[in-house]
Amino acid sequence: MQPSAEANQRIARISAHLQPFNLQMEGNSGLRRGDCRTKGGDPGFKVAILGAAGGIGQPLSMLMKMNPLVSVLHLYDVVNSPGVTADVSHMDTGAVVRGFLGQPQLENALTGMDLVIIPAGVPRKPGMTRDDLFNINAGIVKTLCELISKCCPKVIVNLISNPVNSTVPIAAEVFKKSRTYDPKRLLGVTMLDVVRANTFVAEVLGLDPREVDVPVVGGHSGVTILPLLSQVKPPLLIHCRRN
Ligand SMILES: NC(=O)c1ccc[n+]([C@@H]2O[C@H](COP(=O)([O-])OP(=O)(O)OC[C@H]3O[C@@H](n4cnc5c(N)ncnc54)[C@H](O)[C@@H]3O)[C@@H](O)[C@H]2O)c1
Ligand SMILES: O=C(O)C[C@H](O)C(=O)O
Repeated sequence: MQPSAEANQRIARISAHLQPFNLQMEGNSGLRRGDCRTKGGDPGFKVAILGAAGGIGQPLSMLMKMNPLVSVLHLYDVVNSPGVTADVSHMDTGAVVRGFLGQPQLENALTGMDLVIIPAGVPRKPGMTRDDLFNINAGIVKTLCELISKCCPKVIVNLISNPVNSTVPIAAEVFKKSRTYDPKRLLGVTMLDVVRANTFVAEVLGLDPREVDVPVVGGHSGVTILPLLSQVKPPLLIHCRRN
């Protein structure tokens, strides 16, 4: 190859990095490797994150890009997904990252996915309960799930949007209506309660939280969060003081 041609190719490659949106923002979800900067070669899970540009969505997108089990990562939001997609796509891990912005691109974001994770919606402000989010987030989750039932009816849906105790039943009703409901494929994220319980009990026991296992059952709101303190490993010996 002529030195000048080689230099031109190098410049083109660098330009592609500096202007990634043309490569990463696509209207067509059919995966064409030639269009993607990262060449995720291994078969793996295809994951879509809806609400990918938010406070939860961004670190979640990064963790999914770091996950060696994920081969394709679709990042959807109604705002800011081009920038988040560009940043996440620069990570030198295998998953192919594609960005999708706004409702018209949602169908393409969903088609062909194995797992859809949903942190889309509004978070609490000081003084609010998770139930105060219901009116807005219930509508968002309903709309997203209606399209999921059309575009990827066999997908696993993992709901983060609060109030999880209510958004999961809403999703279930949408899927029942479209005859795509499978309880094994609909989940609500309550892991935070387990993580917190492990940390708080470890503090009491003076242990490393990684050594503590507190089973938590119930929901993800107030009194519905039930840590099973009788089942803690290592056993939690509580001495009650009698007055
Ligand atoms: N289950 C849990 O353990 C848990 C933990 C933390 C937060 N949450 C919940 O997750 C949700 C998100 O929290 P956050 O801090 O990321 O909020 P955020 O406001 O930072 O981000 C929400 C994102 O959702 C996007 N969004 C809004 N409507 C959308 C739609 N129709 N389609 C796609 N995207 C849409 C917004 O543009 C934004 O980027 C809140 O409801 C919060 O309560 C749940
Ligand atoms: O509390 C919230 O509103 C967010 C999340 O559900 C949490 O438990 O931190």
